[in-house]
Amino acid sequence: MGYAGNVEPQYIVPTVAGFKASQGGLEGKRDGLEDLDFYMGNDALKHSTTHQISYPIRHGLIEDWDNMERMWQQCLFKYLRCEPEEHHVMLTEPPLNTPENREYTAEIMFETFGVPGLYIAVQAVLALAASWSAKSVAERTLTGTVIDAGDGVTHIIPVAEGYVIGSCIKHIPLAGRDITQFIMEMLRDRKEPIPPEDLLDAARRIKEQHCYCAPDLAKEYSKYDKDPRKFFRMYTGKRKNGVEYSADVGYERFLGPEMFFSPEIVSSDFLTPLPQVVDEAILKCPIDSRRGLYKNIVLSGGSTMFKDFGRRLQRDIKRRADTRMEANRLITMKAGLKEVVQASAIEVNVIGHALQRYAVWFGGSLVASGPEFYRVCCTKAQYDEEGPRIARHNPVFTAQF
Ligand SMILES: Nc1ncnc2c1ncn2[C@@H]1O[C@H](COP(=O)(O)OP(=O)(O)OP(=O)(O)O)[C@@H](O)[C@H]1O
Repeated sequence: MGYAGNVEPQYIVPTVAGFKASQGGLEGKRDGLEDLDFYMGNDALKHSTTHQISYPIRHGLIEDWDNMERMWQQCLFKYLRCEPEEHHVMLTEPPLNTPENREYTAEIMFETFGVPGLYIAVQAVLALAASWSAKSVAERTLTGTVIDAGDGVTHIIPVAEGYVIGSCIKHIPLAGRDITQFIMEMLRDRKEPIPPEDLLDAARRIKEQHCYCAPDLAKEYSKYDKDPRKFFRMYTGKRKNGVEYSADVGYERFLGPEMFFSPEIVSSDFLTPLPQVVDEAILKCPIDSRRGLYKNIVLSGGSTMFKDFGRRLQRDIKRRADTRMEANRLITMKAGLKEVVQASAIEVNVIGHALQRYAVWFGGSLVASGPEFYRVCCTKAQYDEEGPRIARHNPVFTAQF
C-alpha cells in the first residue's frame, strides 16, 4: 500500500489477520472488544501462539470479508494515516475476480469508509502500464503478455487492449519459493556451515543476491567445471549469538533460475519450460492479437528479477516462433501458396524495467496519479444513485499522462 505518485509501496504487509481464539465464540462478539485485540500482517504472525491466524485472501480472491474489512481499516488508519473521505482509492484484483466480489468491495469502501471514488484495477493491466516507464509515448499500449512470477505461482496473462483474455491464462505451479527450496537442498547436501534455523533465509538471500540465468545450461556447466573459482561467491550471515559464519556459493547461482527453463530439475509433476508455456498461451489467443502479444511480453514480480531472465526468455520464445514459421513456410511452399510464404517474421520482445519487482503497484501508482484516473473511477455520487452494481465493471484507462 502507499500513495499514488511514489515509485515503491510505502508499506508491504502480508494479508494475514490474527485474532483471539475466543472471539470466534459468542462471548468475544458480545462484549464488543474483538476489534481491539486484533493484529494484522507481521504483527499477526508474531502473535501466532496466542492468536488465531487467518488469511482473508486465498489464491488472490477475498474469502473472509470481515477480516478483510478490518485489514483495510488498519491500512487506511494505522499505516497510511489518511481520512478515507478525502482520498480516491485504487484496489487491485486478479484476472478472474467475480462481479459479486467487486460489488461487495465497493459496498465496504463507499459505505464503511466513505471514499469519494474507487477504481478496482486488474493486476496484469497495471503491470502493462508499469512497463510504459521503459517506452516512448507512441509505444504505450495495453496489449501484451504479462509474465508474473512471485513466490508461490507463476502466471502468464495475455491482455488485449486492456482486457484480459481469460480463457488463455496459464498457471505454472513453480516460482521463487521452489528455487529457494532447491538451493537450500544443495547447500544442505554440500554440508555448508549454515545453522539449520538460518538455512531457508540464507538460501533466499543467496538466490536474490547471486543467481542469474545462463544462456545454455550444458555450456555453463562445462565453464564451471573448467574454472569453478570464477563462479564462487561468499555468503556471510550471523548466528543467533552474533558470531559470523560464511558459506560458499557455487553452481546454484545458475542452476536455481534454470528451473524456469528446465523444470524437470526441480519438479516431476510440471515439466513444460516457461518459454513453451508463454508461446502456447499466445497461440491460443485470437489470431489478430498474437503479434501484439509477442511484441510486448512484460515482466512482473520478484522472481523475474534474475539477471538475464528476460534475455533468455526472449531468445527461447523467438526460437520457437521462428522454427514454427520456417516449418509453415516449407509446408506452404510445397503446397504452392506464395502469399503465405512472404509473412514477415514475428517480433518478440520481453520488456523488463527498473520497477518490475513491484510492477503492479508501480503501474497503479502511475495510473492513479494521472488525470485519467478520475475519469475511470466510480464515484460516491454514482454509488448513492445506482448502488453497488456500478462496480461490476470498471472502464479501461488509456495512456494519457
Ligand atoms: N532480486 C531478486 N532476485 C530473485 N528473486 C527475488 C528478488 N527479489 C525478490 N525475489 C523473490 O521474489 C519472490 C517474491 O516476489 P513477489 O513479491 O512478486 O511475490 P508475491 O506477490 O509475494 O507472491 P505470489 O505472486 O506467489 O503471491 C520471493 O520468492 C523472493 O525471494
